[in-house]
This record gives sequence, C-alpha cells and structure tokens, in this order.
Amino acid sequence: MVNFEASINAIKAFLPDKLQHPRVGIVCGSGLSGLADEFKDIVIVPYKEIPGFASSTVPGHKSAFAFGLLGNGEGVPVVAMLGRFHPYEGHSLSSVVYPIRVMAKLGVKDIIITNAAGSLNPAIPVGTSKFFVVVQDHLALPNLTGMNPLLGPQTSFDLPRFLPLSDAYSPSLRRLAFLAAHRLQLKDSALAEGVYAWVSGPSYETPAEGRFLRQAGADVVGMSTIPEVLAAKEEGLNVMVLSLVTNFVVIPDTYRSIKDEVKAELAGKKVELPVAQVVSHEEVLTIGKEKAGVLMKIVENIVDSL
Ligand SMILES: O=P(O)(O)O[C@@H]1C[C@H](O)[C@@H](CO)O1
Ligand SMILES: Nc1nc2[nH]cnc2c(=O)[nH]1
Repeated sequence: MVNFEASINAIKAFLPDKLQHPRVGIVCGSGLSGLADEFKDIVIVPYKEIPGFASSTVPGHKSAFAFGLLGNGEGVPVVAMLGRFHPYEGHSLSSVVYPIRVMAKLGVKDIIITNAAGSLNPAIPVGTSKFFVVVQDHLALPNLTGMNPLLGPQTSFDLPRFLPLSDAYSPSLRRLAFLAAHRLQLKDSALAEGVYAWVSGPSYETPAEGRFLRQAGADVVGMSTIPEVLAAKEEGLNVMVLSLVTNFVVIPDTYRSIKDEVKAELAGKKVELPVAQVVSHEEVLTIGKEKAGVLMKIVENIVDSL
C-alpha cells in the first residue's frame, strides 16, 4: 500500500535541516554508485529503513539513498539513488518508480538519471570515444504494449491522466551536459546524443532484436530508466538521462549460413563454426567503474550550473 507520508517521515528523521529539501535527484545506474563519492556532509539512508521501499538485487546496485551537498561553494542539496529497481527483478512497476515519486515529494525539481546501456549504433562505439549518450528521446515497446508505469488508478488527481511525452527530455538540462563536457575539456567525441530503447531484460538482445531496435531508430538499449522518466515527468520534474555505453550489441549484417558450412564440410573442406561475441554484466560493471569518475564530474558541473 502506497504511503508517501510514512516514507518521507522515515527519510527526514535521518536528515539535518540543510539536507531536508534536496533540489536535484540523481539515479545511479549499474556500477555508477560512485557518483555520490563527491557529496559533502553525506547521509546514507538505507532503503530497508524506508516503509514502502523494495531493495535492489542486482550486483553493482546498492540499496540506499545518499543525501549531501554537491558543487562549488556551499553546494546544492542533492539526493542520489545508489541502486534502482528493475521490473526483471520481479518488482512491480509502481515499486520501480516509487523512489522517484518520493524524491519529487521531498522537493527535487531536476532529475539526472544514469544507466549502463548497450550501443546499437556503429557511430557510438565502446571505449575511448563516445562513452556517454545524452538521451534525446526514447523507444519503449513495453510502454506501448501494456507495461506502462502510469497504468492504473492515478496516485493523485493533481497529476495529468494523459501524459504528453513529446518533450520528455529537458533541452536546457541537455544543453548543460554538453557545456559541462566542454568545460571539463572532454573530447568532442566523449558525449553523443541519441535514442534509448527500453526492453524488459533480463536477457540481452539477440542479433535480430538488436537489428530490429536499430532499424526502429534506437542508438542504445537498456533495461531501466524509462519507467523512472515517465513517473518523473508525471510529477513535473525536469528530466535528463545519461547513458554510459558499456558494450556493443552484436548486430552482424549477415548471418553465416550453417547450411552452407555443412555443404562445404561434406565437400571435404575444413570449416569452423562462427563464435559470436557475448556480453556479460561483469563487463558492464567494469566499464561502469572505469567511467564513473567522468560521469560524476559531468553531473557535478551540471549541478553547479543550475
Ligand atoms: O540499471 P542499469 O540500467 O544501469 O543496468 C543495466 C541494465 C541491466 O540492469 C544491467 C545489465 O547488465 O545493466
Ligand atoms: N538490454 C541491454 N541492456 C544493457 N545494459 C548494458 N548493456 C546492455 C545491453 O547490451 N542490452
């Protein structure tokens, strides 16, 4: 049963006055909880201490809020989710987005949502270039087919019943991300812009699914974020999403035909069956840890400019 008042009272009991009204919310994706390392006067509030909260079961996701001050001078009061909930863990969509609604009720106005994602676009490779994508739009097959976090009775009649999403990703926050990259003297190629496809997971994409999503217009694909974006928009927050590209989704242009290989084998040729590259969550976490520092600097710079 949703009880925002109980959740908020439990959280506020942990917080000194200066952290009671966070202005910016941050959601840390897989391996990215290091984003909170720069907070001053940090206070950790474990999810298990908050009525109404689930707990994350995914490696690389802690289960706590970090409250603190971020940026120059006195700093801006912020709150970060160190770990999020994914529907594939068995959490309901309303549990997945509950922390977002709580952050909005605590006073958050701008939210920066991060994730680890696979690239579908050859112009966005993994590695030294194009490692972050500022999301400009999304493609969410689950939302279109009945797995939408806004389905069901409205949590408040102050919220819109039919949420427009043509402006889901705040142009002014996206602008700040590119200005931050410039200020930090990142290579132009470090930050790309693109469309995030949300899939339920937990399986990674087959080559045919990867090709389908690419042809449908997606640049990166992941298993989170979009339910959070919808709830944040419904709550009236300004939303920005930053994806860390951790791997390339395998999308061969052509399949090698096993039938042809067998014909060649029967004709006496030595054949080797194709071995596809596979992605693993360990690889996702390794890249996350490597790049968390840069992401932290970008986020800090954005917060400074608000
Ligand atoms: O929570 P995020 O979206 O950062 O985590 C990604 C998607 C899956 O949860 C996991 C797959 O490796 O990483
Ligand atoms: N669906 C999906 N999620 C990811 N998260 C990190 N990499 C990937 C990926 O390749 N596919």
